[in-house]
Amino acid sequence: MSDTLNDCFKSPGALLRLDDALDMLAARLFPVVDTEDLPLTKAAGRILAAPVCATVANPRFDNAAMDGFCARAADLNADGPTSLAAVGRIAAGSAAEEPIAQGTAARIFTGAPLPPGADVVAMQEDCTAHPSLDAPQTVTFPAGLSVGNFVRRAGDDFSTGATVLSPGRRLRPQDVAMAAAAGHATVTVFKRLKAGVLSTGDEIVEPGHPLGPAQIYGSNRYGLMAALAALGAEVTDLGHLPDRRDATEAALAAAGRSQDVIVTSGGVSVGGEDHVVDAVRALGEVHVWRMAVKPGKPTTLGTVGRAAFIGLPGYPVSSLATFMMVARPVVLRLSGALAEPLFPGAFPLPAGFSFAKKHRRRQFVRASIDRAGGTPVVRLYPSQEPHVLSSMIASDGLVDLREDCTGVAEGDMVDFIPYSSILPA
Ligand SMILES: Nc1nc2c(c(=O)[nH]1)N[C@H]1C(S)=C(S)[C@@H](COP(=O)(O)OP(=O)(O)OC[C@H]3O[C@@H](n4cnc5c(N)ncnc54)[C@H](O)[C@@H]3O)O[C@H]1N2
Ligand code: MOO
Repeated sequence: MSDTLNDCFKSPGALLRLDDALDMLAARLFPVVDTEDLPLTKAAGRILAAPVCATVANPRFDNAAMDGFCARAADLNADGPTSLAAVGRIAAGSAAEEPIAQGTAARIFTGAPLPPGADVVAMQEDCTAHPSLDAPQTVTFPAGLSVGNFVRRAGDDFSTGATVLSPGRRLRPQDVAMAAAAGHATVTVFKRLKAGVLSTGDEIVEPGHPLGPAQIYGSNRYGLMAALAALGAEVTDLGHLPDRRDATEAALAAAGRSQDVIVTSGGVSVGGEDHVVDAVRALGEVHVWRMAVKPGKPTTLGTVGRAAFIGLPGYPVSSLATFMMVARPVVLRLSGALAEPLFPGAFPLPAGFSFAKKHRRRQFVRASIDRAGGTPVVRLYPSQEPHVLSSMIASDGLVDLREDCTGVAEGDMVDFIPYSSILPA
C-alpha cells in the first residue's frame, strides 16, 4: 500500500495543533466547582482552593539538632577541648527556665529549645561526661565548635504568616504534612468535579457478559473512569450507548444536566455509525473536532448543557492517550488544579530506536526506559497500533514527537513523559 493510501492523517483542512488546543483551554476554562473545608485526614489528593499561611514559625524556636550538650560558643576554646560544669537537663517538650550561666553547659536532647544564651550544641558522642552521661557533673567539649553548631534556628524553614501552600495544587502527603506543621486542622479545597463517562458502540459488551460473534469487551469506560478518579473527580458511570442517534442524544442531554464534564469513548470519527459529534452539535456546541495528533485525531471538545464535553476516540490506546494529553488538561482547569502544568513534564533521554514520522502532526509513541546498559535509553514498544492495549501495559510512558519532527535516529534526544507524571497512581 502506498504511503498516501495508508495515511490515516489524510484529511481535508488544517487540523488543530495540540499546543493551540491547550492555549485555548488555558484561556477559556476556569474552575467550576465550589469549595469546602476538610479535615487534614480527608484532604490528600484534593485540590487546595485557598492559601495556607503559617500560624507559627518552623522551627518555632532555636532547638537542638542532636542529643548532647549545649553551651555558649564564647566559653569554648577554638583550638582545644573545654571542660564546663554541667548544669540542667532540657528534654524535648520542656523549656529551660533560666538562661544558661556563663561557663556552664546543659544536657539537651534533640528538638528541645536552647536555653537563652546557649548558641552551640555538641553531640554526646563527641563529648566526655563525668562521672556519667546519665548524671553528668562536668562535660568536656571538643575543639573547634562555633556558633550555631547543631542548632536548628527558629524560622529556618518558614516564618509566621508565610504562605506555605498556594492554591491550585493537588495535596500530596508532604502538602498535608505542611498544613499540619503550619497549625491548620482543616484546609479549604475545591469540591470534586462531577465527571460522567459514557462508552459507545454496538460491538461492545460489558466484561463478565457473554459475547456475540462480532462483539468485544468494552475496556475504555473502565480505563477512563480510573483516569478521572486518579485526577480526583467524582466519577459517575453513565453506562454504554448503542450506535443510535436518539439514544446518544438522550444520554448526553441528561448528562449535560447532572455533570460538570462528560467524557465519551468511540463514535467520534467519520463512519455512518458515529453519532456522538452530531448529537453534541444538536444539544450544544462543538469547539474542536479533529486534531493533528496521533493517536487522537477525532478528539472532540465542546459543551452540552452545563457540562464540558470531551469525546475521545474508540481505540483503547487512543482513548487513554488522548485522555492524558487533552482530557486531563480540561479536567485540571475545571477542577481548580491551576498550579498543575496542563502538559506533563518531559525528560530528555537518548533514543534507543529509529522511527519515521509524518511531518506536521504531533505523535505520541509508547516507550520504556532501558537502564541495562548504564546510561538510560528510551526503547519503543514494537507495535504502535491504537488497538494494542498491551503496549500501554508494557511501556513506562510516551515519547512526544512534535509537529516539526520528521523522524528519530538512534541516539537522538527525545522527550519522554512517564505515565506516572501524567496521572497519579
Ligand atoms: N475513514 C476514516 N476512518 C477512520 C478515521 C478517519 O479519519 N477516516 N479515523 C480513524 C481513527 S484515527 C480513529 S482513532 C478511529 C476512531 O473512531 P471512533 O472514535 O469513531 O471509534 P469507533 O469507530 O467507535 O471505535 C474504534 C475501534 O475501537 C474499538 N472500541 C470502541 N469502543 C471501545 C471500548 N469501549 N472498548 C474497547 N474497544 C473499543 C472499536 O471496536 C473499534 O475497533 O477511527 C478511525 N477510522
Ligand atoms: O488517531 Mo486514531 O486515535 O489513531 O488511532
